[in-house]
Amino acid sequence: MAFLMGRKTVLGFVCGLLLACASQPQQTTLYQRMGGEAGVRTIVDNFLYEVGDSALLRPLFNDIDLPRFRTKLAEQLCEISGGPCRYSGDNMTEVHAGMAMNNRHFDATVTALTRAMEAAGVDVASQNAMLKKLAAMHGDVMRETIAPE
Ligand code: HEM
Repeated sequence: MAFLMGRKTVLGFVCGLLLACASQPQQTTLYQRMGGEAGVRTIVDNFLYEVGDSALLRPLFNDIDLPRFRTKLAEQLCEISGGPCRYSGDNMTEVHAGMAMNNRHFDATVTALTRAMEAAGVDVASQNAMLKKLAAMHGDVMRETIAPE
């Protein structure tokens, strides 16, 4: 009898464990939480609208190759958020080398991306996770800029 009770207890425990596991939310990547491919595309487009609205940022983006920028930024956001893409663009220091920008431009760019994520419906925790990754790129992006104050 004690033996049977023991088996029942073990069985009950295993079932409980399985149910608990089944009710846990699935692990999702940041990329998925940003809406995957379509979400990232929307974020990039929203970002460009933000740039267009910014007197500080707009002049720097006036003469860029827009289709290329959209593709490369989308690849990069996808890769750093754990998505299936590989960034095929240029090195961050080389891309931004010689650009007349300082920390105000960097902050405005990060703010523009935050607003772009907000408008795309990305939750605040995921926005913050993404901002952490962008902030970590500050050194590479700003290394060889002209940085007039
Ligand atoms: C974390 C911050 C930043 C990230 C992740 C980022 C990312 C990128 C990427 C992926 C590209 C495309 C590279 C390629 O074409 O191969 C690019 C280009 C560019 N970025 Fe940034 N960028 C950042 C900050 C900034 C800032 C602060 C500015 C100026 C306000 C800026 C202005 C530009 C411009 C004008 C281009 C186009 C360059 C060209 O086509 O000649 N970026 N950036």
